[in-house]
Amino acid sequence: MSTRAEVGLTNASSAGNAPSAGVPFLKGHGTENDFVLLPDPSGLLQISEAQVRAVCDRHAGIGADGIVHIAPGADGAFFMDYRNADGSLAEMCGNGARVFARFLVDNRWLPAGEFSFGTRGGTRRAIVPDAGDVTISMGPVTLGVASRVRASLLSGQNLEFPGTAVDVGNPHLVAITDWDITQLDLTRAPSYDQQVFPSGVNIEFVNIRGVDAVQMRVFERGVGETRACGTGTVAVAVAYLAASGRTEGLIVVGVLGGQVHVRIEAGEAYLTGPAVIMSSGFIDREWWDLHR
Ligand SMILES: N[C@@H](CCC[C@H](N)C(=O)O)C(=O)O
Repeated sequence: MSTRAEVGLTNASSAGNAPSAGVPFLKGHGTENDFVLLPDPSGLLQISEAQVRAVCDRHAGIGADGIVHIAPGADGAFFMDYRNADGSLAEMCGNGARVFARFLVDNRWLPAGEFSFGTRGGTRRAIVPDAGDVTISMGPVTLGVASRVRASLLSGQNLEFPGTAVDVGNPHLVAITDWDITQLDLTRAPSYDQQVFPSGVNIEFVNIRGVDAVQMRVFERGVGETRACGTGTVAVAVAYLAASGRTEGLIVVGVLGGQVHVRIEAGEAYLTGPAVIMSSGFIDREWWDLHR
């Protein structure tokens, strides 16, 4: 289910980046993958790695898995400038893209319907009704080489899982396993082959739950374990289909924060799920400048 918070959104998003008012922000999530949104219609907001880390800090900041900076793009479309909680840049974020698109429609920056937007991973399309779930057309998805990932169980046992590299604009390693993924200890980073993934990787562990229904946990590059990863659900759906010799289908992917639907059809991947914006306000200007 999606929620609208138009009064708060209007206040924060229409204030621009007036220095006296502080930096306008909103807080949202997609299947509990949570984000601080920074609407920046003029494209003048400078954001440092330190500021991203400070804002995303769950004790001393607002707290989030990442920042969705909503900026004008070079081609007249809006640009989703995505930053991980550790300050690193990412090519794409599927859950963030749904929340970004919901923001644009709820605040009437764009009409409901279908529109394109930019990401570091290339142009994507959003389908956004007046209310309810948002669909993102996720661009090219490429299956890569077989690889391996090492992770620990809560019992302390170390395991090696076979997996498959999948490129969804950003890098993923999908391990479909019969081991119970609820027993994984993802407070510790899994290890992977750095020669296969020189820029790091998002790692998904998957149990098959039924026909075209899977459950996953994810350890995200630049964050740690999160409650969902949209690009990860697409990587999982493609790897799952490939494992059963298929290239098309509708897969229900369960994550810790809910579930999404991934449809693969005619070489395109569509991610559908909730996009919730629950609050808005201003980041204190002195605090923001202090963390520059
Ligand atoms: N949570 C995102 C993915 C965010 C970027 C990722 N951590 C990376 O570094 O590639 C999603 O919903 O796709």
